Amino acid sequence: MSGPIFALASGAGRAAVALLRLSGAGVEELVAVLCGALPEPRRASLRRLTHEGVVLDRALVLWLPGPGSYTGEDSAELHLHGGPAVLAAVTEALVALGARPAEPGEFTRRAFLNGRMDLTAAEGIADLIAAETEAQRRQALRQAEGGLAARHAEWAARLTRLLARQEAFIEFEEEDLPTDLDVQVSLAAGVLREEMAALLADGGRAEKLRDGLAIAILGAPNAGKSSLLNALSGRDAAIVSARAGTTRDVVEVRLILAGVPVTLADTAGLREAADEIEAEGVRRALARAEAADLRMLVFAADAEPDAATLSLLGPEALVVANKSDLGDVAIEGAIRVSARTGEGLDELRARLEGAAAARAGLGEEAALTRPRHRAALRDAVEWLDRLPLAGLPELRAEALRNALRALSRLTGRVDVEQVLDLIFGEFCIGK
Ligand SMILES: Nc1nc2c(ncn2[C@@H]2O[C@H](COP(=O)(O)OP(=O)(O)OP(=O)(O)O)[C@@H](O)[C@H]2O)c(=O)[nH]1
Ligand SMILES: [K+]
Ligand SMILES: [Mg+2]
Repeated sequence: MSGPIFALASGAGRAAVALLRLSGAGVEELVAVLCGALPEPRRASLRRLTHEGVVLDRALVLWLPGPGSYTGEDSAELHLHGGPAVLAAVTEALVALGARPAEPGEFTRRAFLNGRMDLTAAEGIADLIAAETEAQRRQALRQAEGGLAARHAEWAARLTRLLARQEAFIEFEEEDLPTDLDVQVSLAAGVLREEMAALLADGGRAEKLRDGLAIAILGAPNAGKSSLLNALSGRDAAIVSARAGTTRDVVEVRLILAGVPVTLADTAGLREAADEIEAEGVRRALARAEAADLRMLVFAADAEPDAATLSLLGPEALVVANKSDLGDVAIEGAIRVSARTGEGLDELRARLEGAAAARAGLGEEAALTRPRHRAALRDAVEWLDRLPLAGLPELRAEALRNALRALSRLTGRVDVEQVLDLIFGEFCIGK
């Protein structure tokens, strides 16, 4: 157990109640000193907190002995009156008694180090605190409750068994082992590899739900891009004018579409720029087009479609014919709208929601929510890919061991050592 730390767990500023959390070796004495005596464990007790004869506050105190606490250490909660002076007096006393302010995430770090949760669950808790939408909340909660860790544990167990069998082949080559063991191991590893690859091939849905989806509005000058941004976001975010080339900087608004956080970016009209500032605007617009998860291509229904915007057509594009009140030039697959009259805007919104839901969001199963999950799993798949090539049993075992190590990076638990137990335990070789 490490030394005592404390942190304000509730929000900063004046409030009815301020929640101070404490954790670490020495919390027991600390609470006993402040309260005069140690309260009963795990029961809310109203106590006068005093230090060196000075009454600090009347507080609700929870004494939470380890290892059954959040961090696994001796812990306590002080529910104080939420004024800044109360907080200052109590923290001063805590420091005088040997505690120090916690670093960001330190409670959860200790929980991980004490085996109370794996890395993915810790990340899930961080995501839960950051969650802005219902879908984000549910995804984070699933991960915090060990959804991804369970998937990992099941794979790791199977991989460990394969490794044990392969190792046994090395140790007991002369013995009476099935001769087709290599084939069996390769087949089972192949199945495992496909399951991992399937999770990798989900298009990054979970990551996008966590980070948000980027939608870029693109089109010729005066097509009505800024007008549509304002209509969709319900506020006057971008300047609209009859002059072509009004927008130069990228104007972003945050929206929530089908539970997915979205950054909608209005960009400069695409054309041969009249000056260097506009040229920079066009360059930025094209960069956004490149990086976007979805391109909303805006044409004006009273003009022929322009080549620059047409060149951005593709599977990631949603085509819009704006100014439907002024003309009806046919544009294949376009949604007809008018930022002026409001015609078609509901349909446009619905199509954007459909597109957001298709690209990001909550799947049926626990998913990879961070690049590091993807990297670990990709590594594991690559090691399994090398298995059939590695002819020597030692090399095959090494490939399996490395796949297991890569997988273990997901949860931060390396259990290669279990293999030895398995070789001499579960795997029966009659010795
Ligand atoms: N009649 C009509 N006018 C529109 C419509 N949408 C936009 N406009 C007008 O078209 C002009 C250009 O609109 P903007 O929204 O500034 O167009 P933009 O594509 O952002 O233009 P740039 O930023 O210059 O590339 C403005 O005068 C708008 O009022 C529409 O649906 N119908
Ligand atoms: K304009
Ligand atoms: Mg504009």
